[in-house]
Amino acid sequence: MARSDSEFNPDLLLAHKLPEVLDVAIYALGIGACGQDAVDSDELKFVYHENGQEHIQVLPTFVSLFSLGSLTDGLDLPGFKYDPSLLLHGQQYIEVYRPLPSKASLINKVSLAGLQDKGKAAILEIETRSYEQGSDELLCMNRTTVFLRGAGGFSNSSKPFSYKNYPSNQGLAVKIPQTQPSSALLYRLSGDYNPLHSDPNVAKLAGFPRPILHGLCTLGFAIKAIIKCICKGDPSAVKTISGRFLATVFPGETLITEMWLQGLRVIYQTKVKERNKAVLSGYVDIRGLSSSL
Ligand SMILES: CCCCCCCCCCCCC/C=C/C(=O)SCCNC(=O)CCNC(=O)[C@H](O)C(C)(C)COP(=O)(O)OP(=O)(O)OC[C@H]1O[C@@H](n2cnc3c(N)ncnc32)[C@H](O)[C@@H]1OP(=O)(O)O
Repeated sequence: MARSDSEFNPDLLLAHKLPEVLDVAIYALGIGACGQDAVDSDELKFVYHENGQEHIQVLPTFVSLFSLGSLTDGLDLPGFKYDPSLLLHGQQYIEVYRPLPSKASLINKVSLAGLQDKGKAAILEIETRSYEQGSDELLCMNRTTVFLRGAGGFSNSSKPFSYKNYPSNQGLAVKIPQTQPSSALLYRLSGDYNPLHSDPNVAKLAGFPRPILHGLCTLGFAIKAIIKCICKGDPSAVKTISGRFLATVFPGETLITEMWLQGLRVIYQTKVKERNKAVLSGYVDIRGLSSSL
């Protein structure tokens, strides 16, 4: 794809509105919680205050929404020009350090964790460290990789530019989680209003036949399946999540997540059933396999 020299599109930029308050129940519905069964005993706790349960429980992938706050500011990075309509979410890495509160005000500290020139694309990695307001204890960390098609080829020497400030090692058939044709329209209410996921014309400009599903929505479906099948429904068992988006998903497609337990690491792969295509792969580190797991 040819490198685009177009300036930023103010309409697209302004479309990236972020709500000040993120809602854990709207998020859970957006990744299909109770989507097949409104009284699913494993999932109701994520969308509703059950009898005897003091608070709604928080899915670990909810913290991926904290990285979106960087998007509006990140689009205006000095020394970096690219076509935002060609941006794709490449990977997501999440570490959860403490139990997630069902209500909190957060402070996010954002930094650049990596930049690589892949010739046809540039890869940018943004790290977001989140703290509860008034606390200096880290709650969670997100490392978001964005794949900027057409923005590579900026290296001066013969060796492609490559910078990373973190170690490189971070990088079973189950019940079928199914997305709905409206999944992206519901998921966007959790704060990612990029029209690539809702507007057929914007999707065509970006090279897709129709709007595509948010990568973090696919990730949410996959990790929810792992929590259900391996963690016996306990979201706090999840310590680390890593995922690479291999191919695009269209809302309404059926996601099948296969998983393999290796010690305390769950290796997983998510496929679109209709096209038999792998769309996401990665691993989840869990805290332990105690009797409650
Ligand atoms: C300035 C910006 C600031 C941003 C601030 C960040 C804030 C947070 C932003 C969060 C993102 C919000 C926007 C969300 C958008 C979406 O959700 S888009 C939907 C989800 N994503 C997808 O659907 C992408 C699916 N994947 C693909 O379509 C393809 O994998 C690809 C990404 C287009 C790459 O395929 P291809 O061009 O064929 O690459 P290859 O030839 O295989 O590999 C080239 C090199 O790139 C490396 N690579 C490949 N895939 C990825 C990947 N997913 N992530 C990271 N790196 C990838 C690959 O290893 C190759 O490298 P080398 O091996 O070194 O050559």
